[in-house]
Amino acid sequence: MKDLVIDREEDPGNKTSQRTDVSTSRTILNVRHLDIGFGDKHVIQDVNLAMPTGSIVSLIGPTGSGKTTFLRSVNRLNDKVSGFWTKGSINLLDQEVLSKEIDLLELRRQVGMLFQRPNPFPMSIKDNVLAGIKAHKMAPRAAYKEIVQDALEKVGLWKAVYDRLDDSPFRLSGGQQQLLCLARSLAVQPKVLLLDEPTSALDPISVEAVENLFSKLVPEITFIVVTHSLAQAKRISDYTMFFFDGKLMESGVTSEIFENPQMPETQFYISGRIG
Ligand SMILES: Nc1ncnc2c1ncn2[C@@H]1O[C@H](COP(=O)(O)OP(=O)(O)OP(=O)(O)O)[C@@H](O)[C@H]1O
Repeated sequence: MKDLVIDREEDPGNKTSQRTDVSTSRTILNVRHLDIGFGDKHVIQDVNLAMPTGSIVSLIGPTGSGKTTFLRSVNRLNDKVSGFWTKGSINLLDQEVLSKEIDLLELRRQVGMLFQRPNPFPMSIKDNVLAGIKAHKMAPRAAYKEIVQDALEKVGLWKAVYDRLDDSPFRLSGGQQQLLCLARSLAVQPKVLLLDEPTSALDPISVEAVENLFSKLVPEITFIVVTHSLAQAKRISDYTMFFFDGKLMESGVTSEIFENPQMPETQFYISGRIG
């Protein structure tokens, strides 16, 4: 099998293994020597990775290994957390995310985020979908109706809500609320969606609906998904990155990570012995 090493030259001790193939595909996210901490706590250590455009990438690893901290750094959601500091580089869509000059509003339009628990805004279903469009002044009022329908159709929610667009979203089921949040993210045409355990609060049917949607939206959107479900990582992702104790321990094509893990920590984790 072709060796897909991108980083071993930077890790002569070979304590980690990165096999994500970036030689044949365009990279959307390039992270170099990333360190993150909160005060004295060093949470992410020297992470180097590259993610190919138009793929689904799962971030897996034991609790506390730094997956969420890493994910939130990609659209600068940690900025306001007390004691937060960072070093290194996160290059996304050819811009330096960690630069002081970056336009955070625009960054967050390009890089949407979906959380574990659906978080509809306290406004109507319709206004939820339009929230980003209005904030970014992306379309004239005359286009709103079409945008709402389009986004809700994309996530398969239109038929369920077309006659109650002015109602509160909080009467929708949990799965429907998550789909609504996805529709809100999609309306502003993001290039990347960051997903932090997006289906862990959903029933199996909703999980399937959301996962199917990810597959449909790729390759226009690149998905970076933190998941505790190894079955989900296997099912949906092209690439898998294994975090352990703040380090990116191993990464590569999903089938290779699961079938032929190189690092003992990865072997332990995927066989259910750490976690
Ligand atoms: N605001 C904070 N202040 C101090 N430490 C923090 C803060 N946020 C996270 N941490 C610490 O950073 C480490 C990584 O946490 P993080 O939530 O990124 O891990 P995770 O892999 O996503 O875990 P889980 O799978 O449980 O969600 C943990 O030790 C956590 O306690």
